[in-house]
Amino acid sequence: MGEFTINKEKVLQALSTVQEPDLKKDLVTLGMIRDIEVGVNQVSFTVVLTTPACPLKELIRRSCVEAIHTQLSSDIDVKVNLTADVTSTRSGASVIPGVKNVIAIASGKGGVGKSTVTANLALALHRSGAKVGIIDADIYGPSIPVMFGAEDLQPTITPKDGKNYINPIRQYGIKMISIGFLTPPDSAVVWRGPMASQALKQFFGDTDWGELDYLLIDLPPGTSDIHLTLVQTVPVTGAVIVTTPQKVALADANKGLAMFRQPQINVPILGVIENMAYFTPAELPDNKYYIFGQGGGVKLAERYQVPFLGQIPLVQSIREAGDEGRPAVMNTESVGTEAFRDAAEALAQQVAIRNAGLEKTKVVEMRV
Ligand SMILES: Nc1ncnc2c1ncn2[C@@H]1O[C@H](COP(=O)(O)OP(=O)(O)OP(=O)(O)O)[C@@H](O)[C@H]1O
Repeated sequence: MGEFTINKEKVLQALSTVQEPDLKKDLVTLGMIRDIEVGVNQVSFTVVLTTPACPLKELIRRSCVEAIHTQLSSDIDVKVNLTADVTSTRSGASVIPGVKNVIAIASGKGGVGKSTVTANLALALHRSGAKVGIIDADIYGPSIPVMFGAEDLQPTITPKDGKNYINPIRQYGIKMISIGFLTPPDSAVVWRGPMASQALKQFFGDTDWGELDYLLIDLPPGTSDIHLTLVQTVPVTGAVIVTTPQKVALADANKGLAMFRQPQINVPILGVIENMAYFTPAELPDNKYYIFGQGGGVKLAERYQVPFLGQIPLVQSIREAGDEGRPAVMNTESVGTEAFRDAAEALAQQVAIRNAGLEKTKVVEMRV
């Protein structure tokens, strides 16, 4: 085995042949390589990914090792450390500047599982190493507290710089705030328009979120004042549309999607998630029964040319987990866990692509 003088420049040159598959530029140009250390026949460096939930991590690691071996020498022992710094187009935002990405989770129709999807995506992102928060803005059915077994918890208030700040509840590593924490059960529905909008503004302006990679907003179904308040209050990174494969759900999902696309709102669509895509009995996990129809979510995504982020099966354990206050993703054995993890990775990937490619979303100005 020969000895090679490796220096940092050579390593950088070799790594500049590795493309980030989504962002279509090389790792060196993207500034993703750090901490190169060289020794005799060995090199180590860190690749800073755009999200810890990157589904391409192993591919990128392998491509780096391969590049060093083909460009320099196959005798070199390569150690690749992977870390992540979630990207944002919100830097400099005046409201919640420590939050890198605000992601709206919307559905056209009620009951399609939007809150279930929000809860599990949040936990899957957290599991990958991201800092995650949830705002439950679904005034008609604030289900996040129940899903997280947090219905008896009360947010505390901390005075800071002469102002009172709400401290989000922290449950299973996720920071969260919900209209459900502020109102007695059964009374949320009387929170009509202006009050609910005011509450949402407080969840942004008067809540101490600290640093977050992803803040997911569980919106009420359909289109509402809350949607408008959201886009008028903070720049939103993008929206996810949750639908079931049923015709009625898809028709409403169309409307929901079109709303974000309106020129005066203009929030990028990060993708479509098809929930209850097929039924799987726990004892026959390989059997799929398309009881609500098949392929609707994919067709919706195709029609609007937006990414399809994944299918979540209809399984009894997902419903039970929600009712028990421990979302399905917390159980590694659950049939749904993998589906939610894949969808979370696809979402994180789309956020990274959106942040690399599109301009900042602007707050929607109200014309009076
Ligand atoms: N993939 C799934 N498998 C099994 N049950 C599910 C699944 N997704 C959601 N559910 C169940 O369906 C019901 C409705 O889900 P959820 O409350 O998440 O819907 P939603 O769209 O947020 O409703 P809302 O109209 O109140 O906003 C819940 O009981 C939930 O546990």
